[in-house]
Amino acid sequence: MEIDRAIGESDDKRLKTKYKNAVFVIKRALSLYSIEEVAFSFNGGKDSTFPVRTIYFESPSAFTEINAFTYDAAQTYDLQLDIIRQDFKSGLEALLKANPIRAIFLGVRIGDPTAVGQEQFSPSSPGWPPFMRVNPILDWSYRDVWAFLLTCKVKYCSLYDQGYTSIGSIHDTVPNALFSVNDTSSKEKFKPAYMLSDGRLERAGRVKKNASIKNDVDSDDSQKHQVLLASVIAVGDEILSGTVEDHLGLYMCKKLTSVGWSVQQTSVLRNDIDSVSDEVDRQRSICDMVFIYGGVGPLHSDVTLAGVAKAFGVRLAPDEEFEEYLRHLISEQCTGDRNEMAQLPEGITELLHHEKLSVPLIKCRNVVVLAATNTEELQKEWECLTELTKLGGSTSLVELYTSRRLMISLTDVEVAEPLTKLGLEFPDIYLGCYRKFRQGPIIICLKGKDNARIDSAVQALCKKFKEKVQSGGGDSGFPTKCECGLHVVPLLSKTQENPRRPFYDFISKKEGHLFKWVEDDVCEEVEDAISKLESIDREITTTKTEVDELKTLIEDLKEDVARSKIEIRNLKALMTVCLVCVCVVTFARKM
Ligand SMILES: Cc1cc2nc3c(=O)[nH]c(=O)nc-3n(C[C@H](O)[C@H](O)[C@H](O)COP(=O)(O)O)c2cc1C
Ligand SMILES: Nc1ncnc2c1ncn2[C@@H]1O[C@H](COP(=O)(O)OP(=O)(O)OP(=O)(O)O)[C@@H](O)[C@H]1O
Repeated sequence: MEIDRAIGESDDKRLKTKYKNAVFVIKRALSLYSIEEVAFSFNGGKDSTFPVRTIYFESPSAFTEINAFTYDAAQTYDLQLDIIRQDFKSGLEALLKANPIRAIFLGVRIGDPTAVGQEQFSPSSPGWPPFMRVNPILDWSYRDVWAFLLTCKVKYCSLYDQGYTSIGSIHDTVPNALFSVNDTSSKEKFKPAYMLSDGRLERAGRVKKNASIKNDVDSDDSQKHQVLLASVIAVGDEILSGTVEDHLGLYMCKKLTSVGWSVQQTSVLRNDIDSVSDEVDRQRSICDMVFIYGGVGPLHSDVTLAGVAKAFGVRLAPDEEFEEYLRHLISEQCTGDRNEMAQLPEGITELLHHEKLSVPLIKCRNVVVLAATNTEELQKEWECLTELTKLGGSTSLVELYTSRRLMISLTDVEVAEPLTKLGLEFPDIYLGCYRKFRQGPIIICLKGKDNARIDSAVQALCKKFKEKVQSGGGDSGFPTKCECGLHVVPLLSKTQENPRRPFYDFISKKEGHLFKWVEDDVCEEVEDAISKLESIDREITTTKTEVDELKTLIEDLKEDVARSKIEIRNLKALMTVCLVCVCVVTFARKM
């Protein structure tokens, strides 16, 4: 009743709603099960500091403070505490055999790793003894829990005042380093857990795995993959109706190819959950990575995340960490109580943080959801993604492609058979052919991961077609020749719309042949240079990290040497003392 009063007197509207919902779930459970049929699973953690009758699984690796708090709480609230010293499953089996328990209350919250797939009432999992898991605070956030504990003045374990924000076992939990307070005394001090305003940092004191694309592909660094497959999916009715042109797909294909990945498919889908889920489900099983963009946001048509969740068979659940980012970004518009944009596929989402991004990238297993709406934004996301993962750069998991382009001035019929034979001789080399215009030469692109093999294939091709082969055919940067083989020169435009604007063309200005504004070439050259610089930059960063690691190693070794020197000195002193003793004893005996 004290709790009821405290909540009633509080003006925290959000807490009132959360509390009302939790009470509703508890009342509903108590109307379905008698008091003898329910138990409360209490681990001394902040989420289960909610006094009812209790079971506690005491583990040898539990903090003594947690044990002490649990026993104290049981005494204070006069609870019948069943201490179980078995693992959860066997303990529950024994408990249910000996008691008529049919429902167990838990302090599980959405976002806890164990909340995946759970609702407020969830039957125990297959293979577990049968009972109903009742989760009254499933929709509470980290802050809601602390608002409740502080408003209602409920006692909590002392560890939460010593910098622990989430408590596992003694082996995997340390105080949250972000809570360390500078102090002149030698003992490190920490702020209390309730001061953590970012729920996303709750588990910073727990040992956790690092996020990376690498985990989804292979964890063996030493082995570079020959080919990794990617699929690129765009979601947007506007692309399909031709209202909007999709530049992002092209950008992704270029970038993925540039880091050695092979793009298997690009697709454009309607803003429809089932279309997205079907395609993501298909592509994620065929490809190493799937990249999806469009349809991300709070609008009715933004169904991409729901589609991804459906493809993995999970629900969308509020993600506290993501909500925190959105709160910073759109705090005014965000009600705080409900934020549809903060709903992410539960249990499979990893947030990839980068200081250059205002919100982290969303990665659901091998599906990366990109929020970019134009190439500029996409470029930023791509750069961050490659920095954060082993997708590209010097840490790339794949060998990069090398390609060569040749032009052959022959008809398709003349080229067809020899090219087919060449393909059979070089099955490891990709042979692509296209024409820029019907009368022009065929451009042949040879792409592979082994330079020497490409050289051999080019030689074989030159031997087959002799003087009909010319190198070039690239359409990026400053052109020297048109694809018809003739030279082009820079000229100045004399038209009214483009006075004195430089361009490349034939002197004879033939129709249908190469025409390019010089500024476009400059742009392409600069873009090429930027991507080269970026890759150099990435390599420098990696090298710097390696140098730093080596410096630390040297420092450690120096400390070891200093320690060893002291030990040797001590040993020498000890030996001297021993020697003196031996001399004294010998001398004494002789006397
Ligand atoms: C009362 C109770 C009931 C549980 N029921 C289930 C269950 O039905 N299915 C399941 O996979 N795990 C169940 N668990 C195990 C939890 O999901 C989880 O593994 C456990 O709380 C340890 O969490 P931690 O790894 O965060 O410490 C149950 C645990 C408790 C205490
Ligand atoms: N050893 C245990 N004995 C009894 N119940 C447990 C135990 N471990 C977990 N539970 C139940 O599972 C819920 C979720 O556990 P979790 O590990 O997330 O702890 P918590 O209460 O959220 O505390 P914190 O996150 O601060 O460690 C608990 O609230 C409790 O109901």
